[in-house]
Amino acid sequence: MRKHENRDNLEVRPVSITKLSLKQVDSAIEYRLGLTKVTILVNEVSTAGELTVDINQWLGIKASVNVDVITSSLKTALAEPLKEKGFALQVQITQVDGDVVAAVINASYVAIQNLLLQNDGQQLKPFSAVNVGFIDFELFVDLTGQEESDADSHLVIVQNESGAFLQLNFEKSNADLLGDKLTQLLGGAMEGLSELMGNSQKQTILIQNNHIENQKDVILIATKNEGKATEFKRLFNPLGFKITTLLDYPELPDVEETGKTFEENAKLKAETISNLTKLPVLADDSGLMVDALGGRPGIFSARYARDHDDAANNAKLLHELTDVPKEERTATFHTTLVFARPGSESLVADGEVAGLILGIPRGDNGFGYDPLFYVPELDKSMAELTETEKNKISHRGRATVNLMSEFNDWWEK
Ligand SMILES: O=c1nc[nH]c2c1ncn2[C@H]1C[C@H](O)[C@@H](COP(=O)(O)OP(=O)(O)OP(=O)(O)O)O1
Ligand SMILES: [Mg+2]
Repeated sequence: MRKHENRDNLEVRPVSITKLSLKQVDSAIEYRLGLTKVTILVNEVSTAGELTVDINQWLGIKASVNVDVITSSLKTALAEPLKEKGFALQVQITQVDGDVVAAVINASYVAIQNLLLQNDGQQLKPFSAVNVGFIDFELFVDLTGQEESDADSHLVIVQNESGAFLQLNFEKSNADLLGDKLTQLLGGAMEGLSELMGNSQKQTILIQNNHIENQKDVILIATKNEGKATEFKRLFNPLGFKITTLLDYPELPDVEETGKTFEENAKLKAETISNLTKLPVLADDSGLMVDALGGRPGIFSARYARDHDDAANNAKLLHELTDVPKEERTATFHTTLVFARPGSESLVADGEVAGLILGIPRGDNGFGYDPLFYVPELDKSMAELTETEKNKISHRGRATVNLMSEFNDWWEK
């Protein structure tokens, strides 16, 4: 499979939008926004109208779009009476190549979602379009208009996040697209589409949104773990920082923890989210290292028995240590923190706490392995400590102190 050669570059090509009007239509892309039916219709007009706009149009899969005009039209569209009936966003372009059609569709999604975020924060199910085809029996994803004219067959595919196809525009020239060829084409398209939905569009939405302003005293913590979030709030609020987490940004993608160390994983989380949001971002990668298990589960602590299933993970731990005597049940909780911000080298800090793995769980506080982690100096399990007590001695609390000791120098750099 070939991809468009310039797909990694932002290619700017002016596209005239001659007119943006709103009216009821029956076809093109349809989806529901609550009770509202939305249709995006892209069609060709022969003459340029009074409203001409340049779109920073993406031909490559990674690029941005300028959707101001679509957005201002939508503002009218979302006004009450129309909202009841549903509305169509009609974008008329002077040149209907597949790449332009795909770009307009993608831009429309961004525009609509932006507007909703600025209004009531409603989330729209993402959808994306991509232009795919065969040139001399070779599959091309993200065909340009030029490539398209050399193509034996091509089509614009629109898919939503759950995989439903919203549009497959077969034309006469595509009559030969059957069987294997069609399967291959859909496979190629889906790769491009998931990149668009997972990254490019979300990134565009975030960057264009006002709520991602660079606020110096807000720290975004790249975690979806509520237990960690509560601890970080208590740790950072007294220092004058407001804490937000990924739970406040449901539109951000999940970052896969593919690293081999706590540091690699924490960097992945912090730097990916910082690049996307342009905000300072702190990430925590942590885990439990049990000596009798050769340091396991370690970086795999969250997916030891079953992914993010604390009860199953604790049960597996107890099971694996069934015959291990008390004095050999030593363990360490570890946290690596990484603070990332655009344009600087990330700041890294570690923290650890030593303890013993209990034979039966104790206490209801905290999260994860806390009920099984006994802290000898306090003669309590982690889950028997209050939040403040835990933060004083925990791996996370210690890592935070280590981080803050270097934070000011790093921040002023
Ligand atoms: O203070 C703690 N008390 C008890 N258990 C803990 C603690 N700190 C980490 N742990 C456990 C929970 C999870 O099984 C794993 C962390 O995995 P880790 O990938 O860093 O966090 P996560 O996936 O829950 O959230 P996220 O990656 O979104 O920050 O170690
Ligand atoms: Mg994780």
